Amino acid sequence: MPLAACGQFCATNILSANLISCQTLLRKAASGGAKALFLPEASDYISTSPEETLKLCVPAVESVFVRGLQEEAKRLALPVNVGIHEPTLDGKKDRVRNMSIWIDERGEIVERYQKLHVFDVDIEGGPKIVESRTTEPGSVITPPFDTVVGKLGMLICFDLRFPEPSLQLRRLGADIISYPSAFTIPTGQVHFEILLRARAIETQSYVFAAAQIGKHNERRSSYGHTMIVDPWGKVVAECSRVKVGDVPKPAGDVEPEICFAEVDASLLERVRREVPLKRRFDVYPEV
Ligand SMILES: O=C(O)CNC(=O)[C@H](CS)NC(=O)CCC(=O)C(=O)O
Repeated sequence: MPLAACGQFCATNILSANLISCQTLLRKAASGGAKALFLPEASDYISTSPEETLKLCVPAVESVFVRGLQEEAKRLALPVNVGIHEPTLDGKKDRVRNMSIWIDERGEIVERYQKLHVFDVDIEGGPKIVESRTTEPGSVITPPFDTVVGKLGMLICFDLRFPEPSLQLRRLGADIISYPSAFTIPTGQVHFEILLRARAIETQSYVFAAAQIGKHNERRSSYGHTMIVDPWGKVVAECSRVKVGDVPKPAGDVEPEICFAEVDASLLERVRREVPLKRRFDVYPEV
């Protein structure tokens, strides 16, 4: 059974420092025997303002972060799924693409997914975040593809709240769905685990959610609670989280963390055989 790893850390607006945290996680994953590593959303940087989000965004080939990660993946022959920012394809510099990419064991970027749902919220006593100011929503689902740990479908963070794309990925053959994330603390504390387990149970698939944790800057903190959920809905691996009443640690005090789980093809087969989910598209619309 292949072993997979999910990493957790606290990104800031310093790409080279974020790279060092991720390189540490790659080495920990490889030395722990993982065949692939999953890293959080926006691992390249978390900015302090919308202007800075645009300013820090460069093509992957020019990104200190992405290139450094590709080199380390190649050196360790360890495939990596990671969330990054990329410029839009229209060449305008007014918005970015929030991406999840797959770097293979040769260090090549071979798959890409652009986040479909942008996070525009205004929560009482909590954050007001308008992702659409800086981020162009994607318009396609990337079909699941073969990896050393199983057939992988990619979504990102807030996409987790929408069951439709995960069901579509399952229908297209996914065995694993990954949600690189940077959930806010108030929403994460109440929603993150439930949503991840629901997606795993209803798709009867593994769910990998590598998440950011801690205080990125004065305006932004993340909940953490990186986890791997099996197709029965059980949390089989997890990292730390910001509990109710906790003060999030500043980035400099957050130790990168990692968790591991085996991907059991026989469990996928058994859950799907024992509990067949025959849909009633004669009664409700097919999604
Ligand atoms: O800002 C960046 O650079 C990267 N993007 C993110 O961190 C995004 C948009 S702000 N965060 C989420 O989607 C959190 C979702 C969430 O917390 C929820 O659904 O409750």
